[in-house]
Amino acid sequence: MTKETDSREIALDILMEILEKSGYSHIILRQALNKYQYLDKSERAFISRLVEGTLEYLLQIDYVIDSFSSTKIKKMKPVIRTILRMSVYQLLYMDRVPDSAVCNEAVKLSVKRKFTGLKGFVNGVLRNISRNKETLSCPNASVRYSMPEWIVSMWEKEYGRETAVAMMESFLKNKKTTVRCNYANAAREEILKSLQKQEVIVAESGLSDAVLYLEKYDYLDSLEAFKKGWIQVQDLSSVFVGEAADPKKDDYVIDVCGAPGGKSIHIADKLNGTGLVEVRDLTAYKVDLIQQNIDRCGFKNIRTKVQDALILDQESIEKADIVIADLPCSGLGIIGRKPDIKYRLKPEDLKELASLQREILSVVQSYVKPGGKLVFSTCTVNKQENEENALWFLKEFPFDPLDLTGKLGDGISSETLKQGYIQLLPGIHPCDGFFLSAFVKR
Ligand SMILES: C[S@@+](CC[C@H](N)C(=O)[O-])C[C@H]1O[C@@H](n2cnc3c(N)ncnc32)[C@H](O)[C@@H]1O
Repeated sequence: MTKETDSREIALDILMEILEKSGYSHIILRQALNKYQYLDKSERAFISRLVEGTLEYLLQIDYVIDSFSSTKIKKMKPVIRTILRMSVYQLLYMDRVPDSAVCNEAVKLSVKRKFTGLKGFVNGVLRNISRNKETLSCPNASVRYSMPEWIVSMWEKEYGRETAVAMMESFLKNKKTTVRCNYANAAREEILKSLQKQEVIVAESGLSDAVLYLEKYDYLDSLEAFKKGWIQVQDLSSVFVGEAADPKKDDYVIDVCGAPGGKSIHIADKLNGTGLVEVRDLTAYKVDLIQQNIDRCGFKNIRTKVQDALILDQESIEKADIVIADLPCSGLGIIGRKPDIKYRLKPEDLKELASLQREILSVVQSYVKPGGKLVFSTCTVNKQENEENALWFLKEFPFDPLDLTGKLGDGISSETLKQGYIQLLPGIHPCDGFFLSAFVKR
C-alpha cells in the first residue's frame, strides 16, 4: 500500500465514524490525529482537510454523485458511499491531487475493504464526474453552500438573502486558529516572542488586543505559550462576553454553563488575581475539562462545581456581581468549525433549545445581586434562541438592558448595542456567529 492509500484509509475510517455512526466531527478527528502523531505534518494536514472538506460540502457532493450514479447515494453500501464522497471532494476541491490518482486510490480502497465486485462501479462514477466537472452547476443555494434547505430559508427570512449568502460563504472558508492571551500570566511581547521562536505565523485580530490568529503550527500542545497557559483557544466573538461582563476588582462571578471554561478563564484573567469566578457545568466529566484548563493557566481566583443550572442553588441567591449564562444552543454560528452541526440539527431542536434557555435563565437570574449584571449568550444564529429570548427575559424579570456601546471595541458597531445586545454574523462580522446580551438587575 502506498502512503497516499494509508492517508485516505485513515480519512475513510474517520468519515465512517462521523457519517455512518453519528460521531462528533471535532472529537473523532482530534482523537485520530492524536493516534497518528507519528505521521508527517503534511499527511495529517491532508487527512484533516479531506475529512473537513467532505463534511463541509456533503450535500453538494451527494447531489453530484446522485446525478452520475444509477444507484442513489442512500442505497449504497456505507463504505462505498463514503469512498465516493471523499473522492468527489478531492475531484472538485483539491486541485493538487490529479483526478487519475483520486480514481485509482478509490478503487484500491474499495478492493482493500473487500468490495472488489464494486471497483468498476466506483471507477466509472468517479471518471464520469471527473470528465464532466467543469460543466456542473448547482440548482439552488442549499446545494451550492451545502446547507439544509430549512436553514437557508430561515436565514433568508430572518436576515435577508444577501446576509444569508455571506454567512454560508464564510462557513466554507478556511479558518485560522484563534487564541486569547492570558495577560495575567505573560506580557504580549513575551507571548509573541515565544510563538515566533517556534515559527508559528501570528496575525493580530485588530479588534481585540487579547486575540491572535495562529497558522502553520503542528500541535497546539507542543507550543510553549500553550503549555504555560499564556494562550487559550477562544474565538473573538466569545472574548466579547468577557468585555461585556467587564468585571471589577474583587467581583464574584458565577458561570452557570461553563465547560470547557473559555469565558470564565478570560474573566479570571481580567480580575488579575482578585475576586472569584465559580465555573459550573452539568457533569463531572465536563467540570474536569474546565479544571484541566484552569490547571494549565494556574489561576487561583477560579474554582469549579458540578451543578445543574436548572436546579436552584439557594446559597447563590443574590450573591453574584456577575452571572454568565452562555447557554446550550443549536450552534449554527460555529458551522465553520464543526460542519456536522448543520446536518445533525432538526428545525424542532431550535424550539426545544430556546425553551431550555428560558428555563435556565429563570433560575439563574436570581443569583444576580441588585445592581449586578447577567450576560446571556449563545453561539447560534436565529431569532428564536437569541433576540426573542433576550426580549422575553427583559419582560419577565427585573432587569434593564446594559448599554454595550463601545464595550466591544471600535470595530464592532450595531444599533442594537444600545439596547444591550448584538447578533454577530459570520461573513458580516470577523468572527463566528454569536449572540450576546447583557442586563443589569434593578
Ligand atoms: C455553550 S457551552 C459553554 C461554553 C463555555 N461557556 C466556554 O466558554 O467555554 C454550554 C455548556 O452548557 C452545559 N450544560 C447543558 N445543560 C446544562 C445544565 N442543565 N446545567 C449546567 N450546564 C449545562 C453543557 O455541558 C455545555 O458545556
